[in-house]
Amino acid sequence: MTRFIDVSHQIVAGMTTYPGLPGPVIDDHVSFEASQRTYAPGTEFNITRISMVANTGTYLDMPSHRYRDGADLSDLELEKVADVPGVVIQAPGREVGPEAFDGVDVAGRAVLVRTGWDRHWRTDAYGAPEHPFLTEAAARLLADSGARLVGIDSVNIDDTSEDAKGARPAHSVLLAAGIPVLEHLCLLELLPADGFRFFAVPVKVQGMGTFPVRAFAIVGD
Ligand SMILES: N[C@@H](CC(=O)c1ccccc1NC=O)C(=O)O
Repeated sequence: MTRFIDVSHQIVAGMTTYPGLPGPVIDDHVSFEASQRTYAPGTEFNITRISMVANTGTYLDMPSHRYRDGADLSDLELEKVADVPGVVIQAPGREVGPEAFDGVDVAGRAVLVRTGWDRHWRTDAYGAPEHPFLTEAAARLLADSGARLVGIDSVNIDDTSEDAKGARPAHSVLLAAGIPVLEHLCLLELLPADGFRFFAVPVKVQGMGTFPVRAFAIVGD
């Protein structure tokens, strides 16, 4: 039997995804009440509006998030984000180095790094500099081995502590290789180690380099 496993966070008005960035504002553009004058009695509609920074909820980074001439959301090939064979890597420590991928065939796959940091989602601890991240060497290994998509259940795929001095090697290496990056995944413990198909498709907006996705896996056939 086919099962769908949702590994994306819910987007809620006012919530913080990334410390320092504003939370989404969700309101009515046309309320049910206001729409009534347009329609027959008993017929009404609601059109809402969301105002948010692109880095909200569980989102995908495209090369143009990092590089001025990089591919944006409208350039994204669906092969990179839909029906991709997935693999989950267990990585309980803070630094996820290349050894975490020893013996794992990552070529052509969505590589999802499970650190467990999603347990802190919507608490102050979530954005703390101690969050887990991928090292530059790990990012190079994944790029050189042909990973199709790389995701993590942490606040950032890079080290954002003062030690990093503002460098973002995981973003830099993966996005330079044309590998989209997913951040703020959750519930990766619900997935099998492999044998699932993964989906994380954003909308097709020209000129934007990041956007929320509904990230989910299909298990079984
Ligand atoms: N994901 C990127 C970019 C980022 O978070 C950011 C970029 C410009 C301005 C603000 C940012 N984040 C929080 O304030 C990073 O790792 O720093």
